[in-house]
Amino acid sequence: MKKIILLGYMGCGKSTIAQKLSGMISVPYVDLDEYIEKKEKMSIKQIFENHGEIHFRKLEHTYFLELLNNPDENIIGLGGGTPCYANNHELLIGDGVASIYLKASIDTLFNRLVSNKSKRPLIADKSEEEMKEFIAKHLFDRSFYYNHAQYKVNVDDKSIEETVNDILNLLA
Ligand SMILES: Nc1ncnc2c1ncn2[C@@H]1O[C@H](COP(=O)(O)OP(=O)(O)O)[C@@H](O)[C@H]1O
Ligand SMILES: O=C(O)C1=C[C@@H](OP(=O)(O)O)[C@@H](O)[C@H](O)C1
Ligand SMILES: [Mg+2]
Repeated sequence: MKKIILLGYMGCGKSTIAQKLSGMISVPYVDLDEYIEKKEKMSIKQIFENHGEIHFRKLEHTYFLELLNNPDENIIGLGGGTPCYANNHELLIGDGVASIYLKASIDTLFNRLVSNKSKRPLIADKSEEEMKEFIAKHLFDRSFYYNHAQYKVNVDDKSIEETVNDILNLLA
């Protein structure tokens, strides 16, 4: 498999799992957010603040295509919104691509994001109460796109190792 793509809502574990899976199967990983930050020499937060979300979505699409068109074998951890803009969901299916939706409940996402929101512009300024409501609505809107993935792995109550094992089993 040339490209293993991990997708799902903010906090589902895309970046963490991509890195761990990479170590397990000795396939390099690229985190799309980190790739954008390196290419643009700016943090995601700065891109949102200085240029706005629409500009970020354009960059996200351009760099996602760039990674897909690179012939190397790798694991790509997307940003939470990547499949939901610019018809990126259509790129989740194709020759040499395995796309995996890391599916998490609202409670799991909330618990992981509550202490981890400062680098995520969409939730950085929200109170705990606002966040729960936001995640619930936003996840509902985005699920349509996430469900275009070829595979789905439930991550609730699983350790990083358990999720990686589930991925290895479905790719075997
Ligand atoms: N079982 C787990 N699997 C993945 N991430 C976990 C798990 N338990 C806690 N986390 C934490 O959840 C947070 C969000 O993970 P991250 O990989 O940044 O998600 P994403 O890239 O999908 O937004 C991280 O701080 C990570 O350490
Ligand atoms: O869900 C989103 O729209 C976003 C998710 C973030 O990535 P993570 O899902 O890795 O937090 C990052 O791309 C940006 O803050 C926007
Ligand atoms: Mg991430």
